Amino acid sequence: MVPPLIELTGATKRFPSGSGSVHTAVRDLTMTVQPGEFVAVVGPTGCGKSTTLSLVSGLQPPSAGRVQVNGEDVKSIPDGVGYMFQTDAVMPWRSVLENVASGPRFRGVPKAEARAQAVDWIARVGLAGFEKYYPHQLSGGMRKRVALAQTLVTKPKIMLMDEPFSALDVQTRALMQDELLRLWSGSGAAVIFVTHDLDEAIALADKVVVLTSSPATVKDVFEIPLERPRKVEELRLTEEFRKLYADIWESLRSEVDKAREKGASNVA
Ligand SMILES: Nc1ncnc2c1ncn2[C@@H]1O[C@H](COP(=O)(O)OP(=O)(O)OP(=O)(O)O)[C@@H](O)[C@H]1O
Repeated sequence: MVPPLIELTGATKRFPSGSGSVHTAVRDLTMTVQPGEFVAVVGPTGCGKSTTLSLVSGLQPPSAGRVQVNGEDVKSIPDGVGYMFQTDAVMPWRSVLENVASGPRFRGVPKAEARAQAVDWIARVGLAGFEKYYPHQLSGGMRKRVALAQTLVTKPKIMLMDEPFSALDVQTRALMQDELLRLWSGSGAAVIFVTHDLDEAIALADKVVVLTSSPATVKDVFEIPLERPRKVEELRLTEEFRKLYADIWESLRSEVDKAREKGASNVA
């Protein structure tokens, strides 16, 4: 069996809270991601999804347990990791071309080569002709395409995606989900994709990890045996999809209810 590319074993993350006490954001979390696997992580609001990603990215060290990438403990940002967040990491003062070329440039690729790679990826995400545009001249969906090109141009082995499409309207979002699947399918990259949206998780992933309400730990892991290539909007209408949705929602719903109850008692 292929060893996992990413492995969290009993990972726990505690933060000092304002009152001098300690807040546990992630508790005893164990999960694996294989090379090239697309894993979606769902859980109630505020349960610890982003914190889980920050453990894998090396932005936060675990307070207990183990986080490994490529069989080694994560001590700093591992090589070959690309990120995409809800808010764009697109630099407003740089053109599309400069934005996409900046990753390779930062990694020491000579200027002409970095620009050639950027031109290639700008075309692959469907933005050929927009190289000289600035982010404010683009729609939200186009900016997401720039962000995708920015991430993919560095040929990451791991893509960490934190609700990257949640700010988009429904139609643009479906388009971007298809685009992501198309581009990912040739990349061989492993993906951890955090989302609130169970539809999105099932449509994209090989495996959906359901986290508990705060502090997050793994409640269930569901395999998604839907064929690829997938067209997300057509897929959603299939019986197989609805059945998976019903099963996973059954697991997620009680955690969402618990989170709501806790939220209500915090407000009360
Ligand atoms: N750097 C930090 N310092 C202190 N507390 C933090 C820090 N980062 C996260 N937390 C706390 O950890 C908990 C989990 O936060 P996290 O952002 O991981 O949840 P989430 O599931 O991604 O949230 P959402 O669903 O709103 O995106 C929250 O209570 C949050 O306030």
